[in-house]
Amino acid sequence: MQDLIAKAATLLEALPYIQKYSGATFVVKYGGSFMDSPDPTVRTSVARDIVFLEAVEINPVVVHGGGKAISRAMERAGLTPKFIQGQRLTDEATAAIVDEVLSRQINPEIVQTINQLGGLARGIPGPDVFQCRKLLVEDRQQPGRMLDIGYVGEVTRVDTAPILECLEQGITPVISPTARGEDGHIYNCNADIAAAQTAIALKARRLVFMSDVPGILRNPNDPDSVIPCLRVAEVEELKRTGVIDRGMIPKVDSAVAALRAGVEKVSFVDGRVPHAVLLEIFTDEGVGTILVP
Ligand SMILES: Nc1ncnc2c1ncn2[C@@H]1O[C@H](COP(=O)(O)OP(=O)(O)O)[C@@H](O)[C@H]1O
Ligand SMILES: CC(=O)N[C@@H](CCC(=O)OP(=O)(O)O)C(=O)O
Repeated sequence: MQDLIAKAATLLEALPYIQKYSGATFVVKYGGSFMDSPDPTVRTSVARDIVFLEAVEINPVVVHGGGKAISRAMERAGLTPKFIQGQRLTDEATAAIVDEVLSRQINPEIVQTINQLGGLARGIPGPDVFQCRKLLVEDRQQPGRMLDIGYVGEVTRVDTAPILECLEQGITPVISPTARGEDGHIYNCNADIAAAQTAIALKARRLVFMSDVPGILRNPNDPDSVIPCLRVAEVEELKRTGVIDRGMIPKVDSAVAALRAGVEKVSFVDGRVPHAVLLEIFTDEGVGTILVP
């Protein structure tokens, strides 16, 4: 009996959040790193959370990555993955692999998993909603000199119409992080930045980054050093001292941009932890890190 009462208490803890967020749009970034887990229950557990959000009238919008899968496909094709300031050097051959892996492999897999669990999802290839300009990155060795890293784009516009059309029909859009360039070519975009731009364009209430770490760590080698609540003012110092590094840099930068543009809450959770999204959204304690103004 006590167990049953505890279950009711858990449901009741979720109630104010369900009431608060009913009808709201949440953008959930699926990181390529946790999706790569050899344990298939990780992917189903995350998809079940999306189905739960749909069921309580929250509109989830998924933007996914797939960096590790792209690197593997490149290696199979005899290409060596190379990153410059976290952005993949993307020549013509790499751009074709990126498009194939993100929009034709990972995207339909996520859609299928959500649908198999009783949800309603639809894949949207990034170029159908994202426009971009070519991204040039500054050479760290020679400040002021800009480097051409190929077909890498910076999202400049999000066409919200196809996304809103899905949401109006109770369908979860699942979007890949590629974009149409000014020259008509398909460009490769960092998925964190694409997710944040999507949240901004949709005026989403929340943006949740799911990755393969328990949150933002004070010591990147110590999983117990999660920073539960990170202030925007602390970010630059953590980047300068190398605490926030590599893949976490575009996440945190785009999180700050989203918060400044009006997204109420940005969280960083561990996609490997079962139901991390539900725990973050529907419990008083939350899990992982939240970024606050
Ligand atoms: N302070 C930090 N806290 C947590 N992770 C960090 C930190 N600094 C760097 N990282 C790295 O960021 C990675 C997550 O970014 P990324 O590899 O791009 O993941 P995803 O594919 O999920 O977007 C972590 O696996 C970790 O290696
Ligand atoms: C330009 C650029 O670097 N694009 C990324 C796109 C995928 C991505 O961002 O995947 P994660 O979220 O798994 O890191 C890449 O090619 O890896």
